[in-house]
Amino acid sequence: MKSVIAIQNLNHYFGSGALKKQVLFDIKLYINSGEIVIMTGPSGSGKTTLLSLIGALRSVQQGSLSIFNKEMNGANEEQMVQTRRFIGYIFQAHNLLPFMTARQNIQMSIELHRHVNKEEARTKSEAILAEVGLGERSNYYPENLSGGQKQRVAIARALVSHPKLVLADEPTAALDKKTGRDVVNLMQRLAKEQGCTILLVTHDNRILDIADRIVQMEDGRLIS
Ligand SMILES: Nc1ncnc2c1ncn2[C@@H]1O[C@H](COP(=O)(O)OP(=O)(O)OP(=O)(O)O)[C@@H](O)[C@H]1O
Repeated sequence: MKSVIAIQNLNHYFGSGALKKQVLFDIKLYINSGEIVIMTGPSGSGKTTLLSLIGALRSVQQGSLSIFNKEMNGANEEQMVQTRRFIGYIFQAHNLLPFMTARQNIQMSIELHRHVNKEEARTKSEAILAEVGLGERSNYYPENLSGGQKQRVAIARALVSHPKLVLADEPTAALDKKTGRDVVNLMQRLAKEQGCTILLVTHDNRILDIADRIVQMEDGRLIS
């Protein structure tokens, strides 16, 4: 199987001079197409830092990190932006824009990405909202949706462009048990339908069973 993510000898540091601090040590990680991988580990162990490197949101300093067979060490801003087009991001806070409805939030992300006409973007947005069970809420503003509904809109937004890779950082942190479960089940279903790969960071041990594989971060090192 072909690796969507291939990481070797990856180190990462914050700060400089006397304050320079290493936060990732010799990371090695391969993730195959279609896999659902969960990353766990204590607070401050480096999970978010690694996720942001994989997401091409931060420059690789040392070692090799290749996404979709493109080496990110040495990539310029333009190459990083290109890579991001194939990635869907879901964060702990849903990050919906408050002045746009559920449908407009999704539609905007389609229009940002690709050359799709407005009508088509609108149709796609409505279709994916129906798929996440929010067909009736497409004209609601985020403030009138529950936490779980907002997170479902965020999932719809991340998946509407059929990304090859979905990166999720604590997507259930703000949700109660049942809602958190529903939200990850939904991610799993849509990802399997679309054949996309998921890397999900979580402290939530109630959702570990959706993973094909679990990796653990401790003090900046991955232990399997
Ligand atoms: N921008 C930054 N500048 C300096 N240090 C940072 C920065 N971001 C993170 N760190 C440090 O890097 C280490 C790893 O942080 P990171 O956020 O990756 O951990 P985490 O495992 O995601 O934690 P959490 O589960 O609490 O989100 C921590 O010691 C943190 O203080």
